[in-house]
Amino acid sequence: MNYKIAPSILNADFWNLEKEIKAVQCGGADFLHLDVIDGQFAPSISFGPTVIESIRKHCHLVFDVHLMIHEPGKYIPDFVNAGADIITIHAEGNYHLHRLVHQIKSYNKKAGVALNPATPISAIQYLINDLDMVLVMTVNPGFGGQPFIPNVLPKISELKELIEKKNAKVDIEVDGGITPAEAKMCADAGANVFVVGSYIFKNKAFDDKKRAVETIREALCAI
Ligand SMILES: O=C(CO)[C@@H](O)[C@H](O)COP(=O)(O)O
Ligand SMILES: [Fe+2]
Repeated sequence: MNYKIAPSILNADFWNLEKEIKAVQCGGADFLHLDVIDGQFAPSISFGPTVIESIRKHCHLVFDVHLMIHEPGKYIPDFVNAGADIITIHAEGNYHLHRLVHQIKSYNKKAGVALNPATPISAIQYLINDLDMVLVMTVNPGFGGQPFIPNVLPKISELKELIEKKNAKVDIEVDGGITPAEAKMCADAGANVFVVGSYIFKNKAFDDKKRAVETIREALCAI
């Protein structure tokens, strides 16, 4: 299985961002997960396209932009111009999800839809063949460092079944509270992309963030 690791910089040390990102790149990360939060859709404020554009100039990883913002359609061109490769919007509150997904794809970017822990798979049932990725939130959106919600695991298996039934080509990304143990559980349920924030960037066990990424990979390789 081709598993992808996507470090989230939400809880990184922004003073040392260059060092932090270089370390995860060296550790074999595939994506860089960029959490954009506006304080309206979810209860905190992070960063926007200007920060992403600055990182883009120096980082070759796939930019996986997770938009937790109100009215994302207004800002999709800004994130495209900032260098996003994958743009994920939430199913919740976006009344014209199909239109937004095709807006993202019209820029030749990959489109994802994220589901909060309480949102059922049926929210994307009729859209699944249009998507490149479904992001299954394993915490409520807004903050890094929250504990993984195990009740979401059956949703991952249900999504995997839907993808197979509809013959779709869609990545299943999990996001929130992922450590090697949760990565393994989610992979067993069908996930193939793993967002990892605090375990890498706020972990006293690792001086070297590179090693933290490697331990996630080792857990997935052991499956
Ligand atoms: O989207 C979010 C939070 O809203 C996530 O991407 C987190 O930032 C992941 O961080 P950890 O839960 O791994 O600390
Ligand atoms: Fe995220």
